[in-house]
Amino acid sequence: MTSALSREDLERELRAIGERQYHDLHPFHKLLHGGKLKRGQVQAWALNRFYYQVCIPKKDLALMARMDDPALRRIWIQRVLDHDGFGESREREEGKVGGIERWLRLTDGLGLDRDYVTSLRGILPATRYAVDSYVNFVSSKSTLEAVASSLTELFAPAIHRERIAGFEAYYAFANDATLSYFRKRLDEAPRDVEFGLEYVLDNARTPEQQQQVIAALRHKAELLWAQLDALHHAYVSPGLIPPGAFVPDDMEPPVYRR
Ligand SMILES: O=C(O)c1cc(C(=O)O)c2c(n1)C(=O)C(=O)c1cc(C(=O)O)[nH]c1-2
Repeated sequence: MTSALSREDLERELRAIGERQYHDLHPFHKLLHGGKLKRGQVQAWALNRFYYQVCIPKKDLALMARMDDPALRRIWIQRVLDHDGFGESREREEGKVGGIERWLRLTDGLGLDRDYVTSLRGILPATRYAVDSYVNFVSSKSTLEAVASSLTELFAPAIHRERIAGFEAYYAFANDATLSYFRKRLDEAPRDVEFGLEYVLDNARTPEQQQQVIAALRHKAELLWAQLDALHHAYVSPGLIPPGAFVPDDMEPPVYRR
């Protein structure tokens, strides 16, 4: 029987997943952050990613519904508020504006219609599958595996910094409103992930639990990667937009024939 990893070795294994397979390495992100995408391609990314944004609080609530400890729920609920905000009447204070509204400021700045974005009609089939698989994973696995799956956020501040710098350098749509989502996450994510990492290291004690948390983080990294594969296929190369998905003004919709 294999013996359990030390705390340090488990943390090293988890961080190695980010080094090896986090979606900052994906060619689509390289193009996005390097200023190589046309407006319509950036619109497609933001529109698809909106589905991830709206599902994050849903997966956190699914996880909270199964948490037995009120103290844990009190900590976790902050993540839901970060994304949902405090409602229009209390959002005069800029700090109370949630991530979903901030993301819509990005899609506004990119010239997308809010009703179209929030209808989710234009997203890719693979976006829906990948994001739904995250919500299903968190809903059906143990609390420990669900918390572990959020640990891709260990690697998110670096990609948010890269994105802010790339957008500022290369794209005319970059301004305080369109960048506000990413700037806010730079404060929120480190706090979340510090707690999540401690929780996982404290609770993944047996070799079996440790393998489960490693597998959970890999699964999460894969579903992030799969979303970008689908975007790349549809909007970069070969540029085959699936039927019904968003067609930017600067791209031709492909014709599918029987
Ligand atoms: O832009 C990104 O690359 C990125 C990645 C991730 C991630 O790694 O899951 C998150 C976010 N952003 C993010 O903004 C966010 O709020 C977030 C929450 C979670 C989560 O799993 O609970 N991941 C992420």
